[in-house]
Amino acid sequence: MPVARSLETAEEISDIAFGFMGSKALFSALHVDLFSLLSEKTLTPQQVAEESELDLDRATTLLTALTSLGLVRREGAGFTNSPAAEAFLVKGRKYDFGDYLRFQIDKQMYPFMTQLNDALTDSLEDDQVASYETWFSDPEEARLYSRSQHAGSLGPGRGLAKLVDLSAAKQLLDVGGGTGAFSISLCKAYPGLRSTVLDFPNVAKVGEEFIAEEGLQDRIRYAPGNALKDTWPDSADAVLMSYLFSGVPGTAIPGLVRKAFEVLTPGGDFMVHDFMVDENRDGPKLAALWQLQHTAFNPEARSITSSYVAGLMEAAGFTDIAVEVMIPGMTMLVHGRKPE
Ligand SMILES: Nc1ncnc2c1ncn2[C@@H]1O[C@H](CSCC[C@H]([NH3+])C(=O)O)[C@@H](O)[C@H]1O
Repeated sequence: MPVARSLETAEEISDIAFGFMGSKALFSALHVDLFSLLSEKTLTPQQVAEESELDLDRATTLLTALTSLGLVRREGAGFTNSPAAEAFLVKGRKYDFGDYLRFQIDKQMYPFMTQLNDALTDSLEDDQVASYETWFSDPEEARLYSRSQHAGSLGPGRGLAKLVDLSAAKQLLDVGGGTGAFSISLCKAYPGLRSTVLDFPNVAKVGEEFIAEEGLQDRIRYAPGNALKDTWPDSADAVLMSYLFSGVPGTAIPGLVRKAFEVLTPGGDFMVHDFMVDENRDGPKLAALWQLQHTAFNPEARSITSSYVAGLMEAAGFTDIAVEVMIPGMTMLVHGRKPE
């Protein structure tokens, strides 16, 4: 097991303390679409200023900051993209995730971190967001978040389809299923599968559009509601909870596992996908930080490990429990079966 690095110097602390300035430099560059502008060419600060309509001093300061971070490279008197910026931050590139960073991370996650101190000390004001339910009671917030999440979950959904065998399943229940990205990927991989997605009404509205775009409205439907309060569909032969455990109070997690067991038909699969840290709590860094991020807007969240989830599944009666890496360094899958 790798042990997390223990820092020695003030500079290493400064790197962490001022890290937010680097995040914001990246988001601001995306905001003016700088990486698309620099794609496959080298531009001087004057040319960048003209094309992005930024003032010359501000364009120069931003380009300098991005160069110091390695996102942009200086070439003579001009600047061009680093290989990573060219591959992942230019509009229209196959693996471009600029919009996810620009919308979900810059517009929603970054501001949420300003309430982390209050969330940690349990002193959030009544008008601050302290659950997905209050956050998504605003349709615009639900839409902004859910659209970005959709793009980020289609790939992992395809990965999940290969890690589990749902060929015998006819009905999936996707609890906290968001826009149905996982349901879409699983239904495409398993032609005999249908899915019911349980999520808040404002999320369901966004998801219905994506599902219609895929022509899957006959196989994927919504049961809009709160999974912790409202009734669930009676039975399913597969249950998925992807990123649900990080979004509910920690005390609700054991009940969700028991409820999955109750609604599953014998032989049915239960899949939990989420940010999970190592048992020794050394990391991984991004899993640990994403759990902290969730605490900012869901102060009762619990920092979970795969053994914790596996233990709950075993206690509920699941067998054949297995743990797999989904997004390396970030998320894990724990899955098991209800005995025949
Ligand atoms: N109590 C709840 N009831 C229903 N949905 C919830 C609840 N709490 C959080 N969620 C949803 O959980 C989702 C987390 S984002 C993950 C969406 C999807 N499972 C995916 O992996 O792409 C959001 O869509 C929330 O609205």
